[in-house]
Amino acid sequence: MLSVNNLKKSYGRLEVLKAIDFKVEEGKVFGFLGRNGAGKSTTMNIVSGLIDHNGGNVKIYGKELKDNKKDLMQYIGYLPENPVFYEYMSAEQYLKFIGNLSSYPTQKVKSRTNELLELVKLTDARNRKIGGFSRGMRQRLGLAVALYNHPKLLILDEPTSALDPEGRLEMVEMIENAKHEDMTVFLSSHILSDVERVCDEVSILHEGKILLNSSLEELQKSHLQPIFDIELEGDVQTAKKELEKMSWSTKVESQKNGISVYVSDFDLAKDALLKELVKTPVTITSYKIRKKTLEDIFIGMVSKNGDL
Ligand SMILES: Nc1ncnc2c1ncn2[C@@H]1O[C@H](COP(=O)(O)OP(=O)(O)OP(=O)(O)O)[C@@H](O)[C@H]1O
Repeated sequence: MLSVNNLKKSYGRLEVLKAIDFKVEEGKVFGFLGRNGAGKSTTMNIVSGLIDHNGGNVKIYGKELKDNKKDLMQYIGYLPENPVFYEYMSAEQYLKFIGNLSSYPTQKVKSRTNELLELVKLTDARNRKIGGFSRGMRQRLGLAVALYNHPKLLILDEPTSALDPEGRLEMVEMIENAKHEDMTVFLSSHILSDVERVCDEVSILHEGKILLNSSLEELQKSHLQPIFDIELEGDVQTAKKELEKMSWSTKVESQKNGISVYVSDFDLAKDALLKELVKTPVTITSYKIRKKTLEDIFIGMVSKNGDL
């Protein structure tokens, strides 16, 4: 649906995107992760046709965006990080204004506006001025604007940041619904628990370069294996050496009173680990399974490649 190849963007001498590549498959939710300033909004502004790039290409449905902007824009709905509205209008007036801009017939404007107010839970606030809206209400209204023309590709820039836990949950549920309505979602976020909940694919952008492109399923298999934290008394180094020989162990870290065992096959390790440990000259005093999260992977990757 969306493919980005060798994309470059600079502001003066600042190289923001240094030849990035990624693909967003139709019907998937794609999470674009990165710290503040990584270049996520810049990428989203380019993909939404709002700003130009300096090199590479962006294709939607196989067509080059910059040569087919008018045609391709009809497929895109965009919720920017800080949506801007006419503050003196009410939510209803604003959505009707959007409908009129799209040259919908009056009856259609009315019904689509009502439908969207309901969807984003603003029906009760429909007559209130946007200027008095909370951050969460503004995000929801922005989502309604992005959805107005039934986009095929919904682009959401940090849709859950700055929302309270309840607002985040509501937004995540709306994103899940968009997926069920056959929309493709391209979202950026640094709230990794939300990404883990809703995304099928993830990409990590760091200092203008892509560090990782993967399906969440693959990531879970390859990187999200739990870690065994075991406290021991006795000869920790011998226990470490013995466990390092096991086919299922990928890394063993030793501490003063214990070890952490990283594994490639959780089920195999769970069965074998304690059996192997009791053969070594140690006494086990505690045994814990620590679940690795997307956040652990993200921090691991960006700190290896940056200045964390
Ligand atoms: N119009 C602009 N002119 C000059 N520099 C810009 C402009 N827009 C963005 N930048 C710079 O480009 C870099 C990337 O910004 P961008 O907003 O794309 O990052 P981001 O990953 O979306 O971060 P955030 O989550 O903080 O929005 C930053 O260093 C930013 O200061």
